[in-house]
Amino acid sequence: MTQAWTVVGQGAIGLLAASRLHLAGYQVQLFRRTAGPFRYQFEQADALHSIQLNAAQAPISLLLVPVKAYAVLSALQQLLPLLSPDAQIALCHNGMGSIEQVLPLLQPQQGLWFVSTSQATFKPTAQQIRHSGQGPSYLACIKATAPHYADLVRSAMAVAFEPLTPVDDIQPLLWRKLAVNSVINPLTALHQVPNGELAKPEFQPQISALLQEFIEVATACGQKFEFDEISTQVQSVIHNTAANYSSMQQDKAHGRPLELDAITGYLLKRAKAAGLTLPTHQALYQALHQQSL
Ligand SMILES: NC(=O)C1=CN([C@@H]2O[C@H](COP(=O)(O)OP(=O)(O)OC[C@H]3O[C@@H](n4cnc5c(N)ncnc54)[C@H](OP(=O)(O)O)[C@@H]3O)[C@@H](O)[C@H]2O)C=CC1
Ligand SMILES: CC(C)(CO)C(=O)C(=O)O
Repeated sequence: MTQAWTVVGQGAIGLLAASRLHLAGYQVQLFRRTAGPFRYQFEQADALHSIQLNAAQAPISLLLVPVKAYAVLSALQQLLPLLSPDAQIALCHNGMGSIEQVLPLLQPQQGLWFVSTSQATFKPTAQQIRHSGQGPSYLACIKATAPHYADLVRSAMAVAFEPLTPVDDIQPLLWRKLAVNSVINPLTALHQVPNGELAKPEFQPQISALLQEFIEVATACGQKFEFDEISTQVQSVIHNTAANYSSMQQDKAHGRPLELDAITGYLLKRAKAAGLTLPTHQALYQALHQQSL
């Protein structure tokens, strides 16, 4: 445990991971937009911890990038000159498309990993982070390098995102999460409602159409889903998170950029490449774009 983990930003998921690593004895540093150490309170399972993490110093050999999908590429471009030639980089975000953007930027000995998480975490204030709901996380190696690094990354990510399951292929899990996010996030953002509102009868035809179109494009991309099974999963997330506001609803309410291009936009892009049209996703994408003009 001599090498430090560098975590990008001071966001909810990044500080959850950084705090858990720090409390487990790992060296952790933050790559933030502002210089100097960062002090904050971390609340988990009714325990409150005061934590201070130092600013990142190069060379960086273990990097976690838990930023919004639209911020991954620019963060990586800033960090590339600071990375060691055999650095291990773990991406963690909702939506898809970043792996294809990042892979060509890496040196031969640099490794790439992806963490898909359903942990729920939020920041009541800028200096407070609260773990608010347990959910599964999955880790996959996208570009492998030296085996000793694989052990380092797997054991650290198991601490940071516990409970975490290592998987060989992250794609089916990312597509499955995309199905959920491409229904709940844009609809709740457009209508500015909590997730549970989508259980109302008036949303059901649109949800069914979104899922049918999702299955068409997923199938064209080699990912098989049954309508009844994926529909049951989406309805159970709506039910289980009924009182929550989705991340896209909250981003819209606060005037922040949306992860729309990595969710609905990604589906539209893959559909276009496969010669398909997705009229229901397209209409939702346009409606959200128009609202933010
Ligand atoms: N929060 C949650 O409970 C969950 C979130 N997710 C997903 O995880 C990802 C991260 O979410 P979350 O933690 O909520 O996001 P946040 O936006 O809260 O955190 C991202 C942080 O990274 C910072 N950042 C981005 N780019 C840079 C950069 N180039 N240099 C320095 N700092 C940078 C941001 O700073 P700034 O604000 O200044 O841009 C912000 O502090 C998203 O894809 C989200 O959908 C998944 C499951 C649950
Ligand atoms: C599962 C869901 C929709 C929960 O709100 C989510 O992942 C999000 O808000 O981004």
